[in-house]
Amino acid sequence: MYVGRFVVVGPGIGAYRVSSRSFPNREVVERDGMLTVVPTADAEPTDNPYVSYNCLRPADAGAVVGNGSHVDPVAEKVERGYPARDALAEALLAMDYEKDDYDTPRVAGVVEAETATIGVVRRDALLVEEVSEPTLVATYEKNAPTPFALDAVSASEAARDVYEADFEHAVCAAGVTVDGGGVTSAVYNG
Ligand SMILES: NC(=O)c1ncn([C@@H]2O[C@H](COP(=O)(O)O)[C@@H](O)[C@H]2O)c1NC=O
Repeated sequence: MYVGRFVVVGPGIGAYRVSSRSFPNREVVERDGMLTVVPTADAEPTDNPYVSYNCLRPADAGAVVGNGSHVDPVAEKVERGYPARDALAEALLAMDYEKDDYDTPRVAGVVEAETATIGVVRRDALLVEEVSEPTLVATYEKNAPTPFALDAVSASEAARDVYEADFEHAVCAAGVTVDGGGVTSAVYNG
């Protein structure tokens, strides 16, 4: 099954995977404490505005993951004290689904040590939920919050586990843990 990009978040742990049919030559890099999806050196040039963005940002005592430029305003709102639910709802609604050939949804999650919140804005819905177990939302097919068995206990395991999840066209992934010691992130580029 092809589900496109997806996030998984649960209390204290989260991950993000790029799956892509159209732009497979991409990787996650660490830049200024954030993880960013960028084209690899051998990628075809493109003017598609949706293929490069921060996919993981620390925010206050937590972290934000997502599939596009909305990650930045979600993180900024969390840093300004918005509850995760409100930060996700406001930023997702403001930016709305992507204006591409597929009306691709924007997906995102906020991971805090004891809580996690997941969201998606689609052409037909805005869904934001606090979740108590690892939960996935994807751009296609699984485009509503769905339980996902993530047994990882570290950021690097989380990144590897979502990269290896049984969905087509894996490209690259990021993982994060949040606990009393802070935010730890990791990259898995296959
Ligand atoms: N975030 C991403 O990494 C990303 N990659 C591709 N897209 C969008 O989704 C469309 C479909 O891409 P694909 O065929 O790779 O699933 C692309 O034309 C682009 O507009 C993205 N936008 C949202 O997921």
